[in-house]
Amino acid sequence: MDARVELPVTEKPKLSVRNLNFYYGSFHALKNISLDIPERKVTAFIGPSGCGKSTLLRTFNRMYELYPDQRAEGEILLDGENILHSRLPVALLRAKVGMVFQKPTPFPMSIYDNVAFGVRLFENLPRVEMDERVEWALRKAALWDEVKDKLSQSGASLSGGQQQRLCIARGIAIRPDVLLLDEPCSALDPISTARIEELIHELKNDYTVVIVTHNMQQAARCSDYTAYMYLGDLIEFGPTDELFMQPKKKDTEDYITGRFG
Ligand SMILES: Nc1ncnc2c1ncn2[C@@H]1O[C@H](COP(=O)(O)OP(=O)(O)OP(=O)(O)O)[C@@H](O)[C@H]1O
Repeated sequence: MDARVELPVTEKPKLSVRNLNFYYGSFHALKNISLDIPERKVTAFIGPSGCGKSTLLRTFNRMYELYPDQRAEGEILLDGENILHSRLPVALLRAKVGMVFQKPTPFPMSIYDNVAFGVRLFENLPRVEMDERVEWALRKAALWDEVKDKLSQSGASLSGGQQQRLCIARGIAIRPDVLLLDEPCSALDPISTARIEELIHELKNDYTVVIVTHNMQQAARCSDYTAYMYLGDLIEFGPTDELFMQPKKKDTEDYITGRFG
């Protein structure tokens, strides 16, 4: 199934997925997926549990490479370059494509070092510039005011919602082009969730954001484009308003109206 939509001419694709197939051993988890992820927009992946949302997201930074029985075939072009090609060093790819996971995962170190850690891998900044970078990332992640007086405290001392914003700050600090968010709010209370959603909205001024979410309201609230997946197929992809208000496929309509299953 090929549900690739032509993007309006004003939208430049940041990532172009072409005929992507993904296997866990002999299990065919993604089936010939093609879609364009537009630059500086928020794209959401929705669909029932096990449909392949996280698998697709993880191909964008070659997360699967850690596991020998997992393989991707096809193309994923980032600014025109095929990132699935092993010639592109994975460290370089992850400097361009950052990821935030479902559960907040602060490193066992101070708030400051959590944010500076990834930057130190790629850049050798003098202390003053590193301080500026850490502050910039924490401000972008809407966390600065809450932590500015305790930067040397452990990241683990923060609340769950603050920890997730710390992980977003860590992701942004290396100045990636693309930020992947894998159900970033699933472990959070409604107030923290609302803050992260606001943040996602702001992030798209600077980044291409791709979010996996179980929550259709969340996709409707904070994304510009939505992809609906089912059993490893991309069923429908398009502008979020259209997909929710006038889905083209009956399967999509059944899912978003709760008639699925
Ligand atoms: N490590 C793995 N080994 C084998 N199969 C896997 C592995 N990870 C995922 N799968 C299978 O691949 C399919 C897609 O899984 P994936 O986690 O991408 O789905 P998802 O849509 O993100 O689900 P959820 O919403 O429950 O997180 C599922 O059938 C799942 O069982």
